[in-house]
Amino acid sequence: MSENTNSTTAVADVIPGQRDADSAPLLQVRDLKKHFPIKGGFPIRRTVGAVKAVDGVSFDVHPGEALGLVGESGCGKSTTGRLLTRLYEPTEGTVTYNGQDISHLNRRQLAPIRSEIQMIFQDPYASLNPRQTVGSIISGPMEINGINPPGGREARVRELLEIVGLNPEHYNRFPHEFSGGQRQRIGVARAVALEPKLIIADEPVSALDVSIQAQVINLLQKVQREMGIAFVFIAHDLAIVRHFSQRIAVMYLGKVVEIADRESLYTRPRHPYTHALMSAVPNADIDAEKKERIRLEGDVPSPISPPSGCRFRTRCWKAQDKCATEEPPLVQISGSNEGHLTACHFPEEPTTVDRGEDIVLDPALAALEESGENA
Ligand SMILES: Nc1ncnc2c1ncn2[C@@H]1O[C@H](COP(=O)(O)OP(=O)(O)OP(=O)(O)O)[C@@H](O)[C@H]1O
Repeated sequence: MSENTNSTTAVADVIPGQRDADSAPLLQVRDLKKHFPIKGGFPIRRTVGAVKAVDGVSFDVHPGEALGLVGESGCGKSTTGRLLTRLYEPTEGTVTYNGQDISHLNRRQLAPIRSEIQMIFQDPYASLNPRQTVGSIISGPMEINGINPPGGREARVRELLEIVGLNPEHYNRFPHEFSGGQRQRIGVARAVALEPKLIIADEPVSALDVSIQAQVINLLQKVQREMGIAFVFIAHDLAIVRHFSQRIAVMYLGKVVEIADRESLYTRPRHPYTHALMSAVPNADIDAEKKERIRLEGDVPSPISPPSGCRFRTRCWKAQDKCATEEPPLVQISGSNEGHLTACHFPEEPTTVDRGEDIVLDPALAALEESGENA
């Protein structure tokens, strides 16, 4: 059986068991790939290679759930996010939204779905048109989709401003008159204006001060719960993802190497890479001497020619010959909970590390957790 078949079967087999029988996935991603062509040659430019930014990714997102997508810079998180919103067309694989394959729909065919899948970007300033007032930015999606809410668009925008914690009187102000955190709130108001079913949030807080990060995460959680919106929350920081996500997928060099519910991933990580990511999160209140810190040697290899077999093997302390020749499928391995899938030939024991409670956050985020906001 090929690796792809394995991973697809594994995800499809495991996830329904975790959910109510009537909770069909909102989004199904199967063996998704995005290869960016590299052009070279003179005088005729031709394709001489490809950046394999996303290279066979499978997961489900259920209605109302928050799935975190983590991994180091360059592992393909943003590209995956853009494939899900169809800002990019996949090279291979499928994205199925509400039972409909949207992987290759054209603009016109995508129009009815566009309002249901929204995106929040990292840089709240770059993603807002500086020449438009907040009112027209937030009402933009309603205009484009010809939606006239009861009471009119302006009333709805004022209501949305209030929901995201901004003063409705600021309707006529411009983005530069707001702080970074406030601008991200405007981005959230715009994203929820059409009551979407799914939001892809690409590093939504990493450009903000940490104290502001907690407030914006709080707001996103409120939106997720009160409006029942499913999220794919993209971040490089495991500590932040932990606050927001019920399930987490860890990416490395274009692949998902581990996926599990939050509790299982943080207390019983099985993939060596997940261990390394967790050990990189600072432990403020613990005797540092006692803590083994895993230092990853070397850089992430190039996605143009990724290592054979397991892509993490070149930096993995457990790698053996098999890792170079056989790509490990993403499956439930012995000792893992149902729904906890790992792509590794020589996984860590489920009991060796328990970093779930050790990860110490910035005080603002920790306060958020103590207040039970992430429960
Ligand atoms: N339009 C593009 N053309 C060519 N290569 C690209 C393009 N977009 C992304 N890449 C490459 O694809 C790989 C994955 O990039 P991507 O931005 O998805 O990663 P990421 O995990 O989101 O990282 P970061 O957190 O730094 O944004 C990187 O090597 C990147 O250089």
